[in-house]
This record gives sequence, structure tokens and C-alpha cells, in this order.
Amino acid sequence: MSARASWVTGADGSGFGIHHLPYGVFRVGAGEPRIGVRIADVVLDLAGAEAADLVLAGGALCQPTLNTFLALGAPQWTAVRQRITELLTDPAHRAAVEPLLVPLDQVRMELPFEVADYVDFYSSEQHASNVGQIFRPGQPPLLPNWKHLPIGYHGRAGTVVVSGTPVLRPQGQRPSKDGPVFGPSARLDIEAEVGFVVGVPSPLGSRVAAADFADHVFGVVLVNDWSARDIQAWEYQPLGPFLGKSFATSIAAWVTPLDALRHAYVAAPEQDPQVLDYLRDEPHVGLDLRLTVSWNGERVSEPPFAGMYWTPAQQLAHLTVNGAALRTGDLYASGTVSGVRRDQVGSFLELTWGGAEPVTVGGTERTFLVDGDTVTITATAPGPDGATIELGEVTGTIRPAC
Ligand SMILES: O=C(O)/C=C/C(=O)CC(=O)CC(=O)O
Ligand SMILES: [Ca+2]
Ligand SMILES: [Mg+2]
Repeated sequence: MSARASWVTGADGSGFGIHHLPYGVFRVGAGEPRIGVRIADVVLDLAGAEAADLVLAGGALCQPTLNTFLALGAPQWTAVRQRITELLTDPAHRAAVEPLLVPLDQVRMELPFEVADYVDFYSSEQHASNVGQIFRPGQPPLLPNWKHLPIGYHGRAGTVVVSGTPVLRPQGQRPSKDGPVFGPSARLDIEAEVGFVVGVPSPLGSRVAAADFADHVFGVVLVNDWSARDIQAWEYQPLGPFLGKSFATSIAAWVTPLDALRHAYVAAPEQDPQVLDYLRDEPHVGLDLRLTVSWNGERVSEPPFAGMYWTPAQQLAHLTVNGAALRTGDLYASGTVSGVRRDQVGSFLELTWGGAEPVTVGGTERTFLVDGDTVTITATAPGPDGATIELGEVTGTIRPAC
């Protein structure tokens, strides 16, 4: 039995119980954005709680984004979380806290933090091998560098949007047998990923060791790295993804603190060949996050994050090994999460093998996204005492190109 139970109705036994407490930014009506923490189907207004001195964070919770709070660092993140836990478990606080609870159906969620830099990795061996075979048939599925460093590219921070934001079908150049043509992408896809949110910055010219991961990274968000495969396939050589992925990247509205994922750590896959010293992480652990991908409400895949080849700590060490600075609000995504089976892949490129093997969704044969389609990614993680944590979902609906 868990030591603590919440007095909030519906919290115990829900994926958003007392052991989770993810942070987000919400508005009520035309009100200003406010920081809140989710429990069950309500949001605790943390701006209100800090204004009433129920929780102390030096004003960091009275800001329009999480960035000031993210910069405070791990001891403060833990202290605030402990205080919120106290407020939501001790019946003595109920009378003061209850008026600060806002039902979820009365709020509109905003982007939880101002995204500084956005990096996307490529850390699923299965995904990389699948894409290699589809994009580069006849060549080895993995490029020679893949097992020596976490491959990544810099994305476009300004086009990261919160879950629920409509996604406009991008236009661009795509190849045809008569040369490139311009128009709406005909191969619009998803990528189910897990994003890591940096809180504590690092100075230019310094490195962050894998061992210091939890001192810098505050938490995780689900990510959908929308990808226009036709634009991508034409533009990506030799410099990597550009306009095929920069038109929109959706993230969940709720940031799950690493503190809530203590029970989700699992041994990461063994690495062979051995990695260079700066990439060694001890313990070599990943997170047991179980993702689901739903296409118009129909579950089409269940990607397992535990099998990712490169860990988030290794990605962080690699990201800074050249002396690149971290900034508060940096977001780095894992790369598409794919497992070994076809019903575990994190993209429709793989699910339909480049569009050659359609799947049935809603009774019709489908390959890539059509206008009006909605894709929702969810995930669960083990919590304490057999409890399950549900990460905030990331969802988006495709709108026609304009
Ligand atoms: O191998 C390629 O050329 C392209 C790979 C991707 O599109 C994958 C990407 O964005 C990284 C990832 O999400 O794993
Ligand atoms: Ca990606
Ligand atoms: Mg993107």
C-alpha cells in the first residue's frame, strides 16, 4: 500500500495520482497563463498557491512559463514537489487548497515552457535500421557511425507547439520522375518520441557528464515529430532533415518530473562495440515507458521506450561534449521509438513499410496522413507500489495546406 493517499477525488489509482504531479501552463477563459500541477482531472493553480504562501519558490511559480522554475535546480524541484505532495495529502490543508483546484475541462493548456534549443536524436536501433532499409535500399541498414555516437540534428525550437494545436500540411519540393515539383506533402507522417526538458544551464565551453543528467534535466514530455517523408527524402542529403520536419513538432502539455519516474529506470540494452569514455554512463539505464500510437482513435502501435540503444544521459553528454552550452528550456528528443515488431513502430513510414504495405484504419486502407486525421500518443510508466503513471498525451489533427 502506498504510504500516501490524496484527498483529491479520483486521484488514487489514476495515472495522475499523487506520485505523478506533472507541471503545465493553463489559462481559464481570457485569463493570463498560470503554472499548475495536474492531479486526477483537476489542476492545482500553483500561481495561486505561491501567492497565498502555500508553496514557496521565490516567485518562480507566478510566471507565464515554467522556465524560471526549471532553472532553480534539482534540490528546489524536489522541495516544491514535496510541499505539493503535502498540500494534496494532508487533510489539514484541504480547506486552503481546494479553492485552487480547477477542473481540467475548464482550462486551455499552453506550451509549458519556452523552448530554447531543440535537438532530435535517432536512438532506436530498430527505427534507424528500418528507415535505412526504406530510404537507402541495398545499403547496410545502419550507417557505420551509428553505434559509436548518438546521431542527432538541430530542429526548429520556434515551431514546437503544444498538444492539440492543429498541424498544417506542409508544402515543399518533392521528387517526381520528371524532377522536383512543389506542393502539399503527399507523405505526411508521425514520429512517436520522448522529449527531455533541460532546466539547469551549462556554460559555453564546458561539458556535462552523463552522470550529471539528473542535475540538468527536469523531466520528460511526449513528442510527435511530424515528418513530411517526400520533402525529407529529397532534401536530406548531405545535411540531414530540414523543412521536412521543421513545420511543427508537438509536445505534451504536461511535463513529468524525473522525480516521478524513479520506479521506471531499467537496464538499457548492452552496447557493442564499447563506446568512448565520455559516453559511458553508470548505471547504463533507460526508462520503461510504454507508448501507444492511436490513429483516429484506433490503436495502431505500442512502441517500447525501454529498448532504446542510446540513453538520455548519453545523449546529454554527447550534446555538450564539444563545449556547446545548455540553456534552460532546451528540449532534446529521443528519436522515434520503435520496437522489433511491426506493431511496435513509432512511424507510419515503418508501419506501412514506406507506403507499400497499407494498414486498415477505420475500415479503410491507409498509408500516410490525410487531412482531418488525428494522431494521439500516450505512455505509461511504472510508479511505486504497483501504481501506473500516465504521461500527458500529445495529440494533433492535420489541417489542409494553405
Ligand atoms: O535515416 C534517415 O535518413 C532519416 C531518419 C529520420 O527521419 C529519423 C529522425 O528524425 C530521427 C528520429 O526520430 O529517430
Ligand atoms: Ca524525429
Ligand atoms: Mg519536427
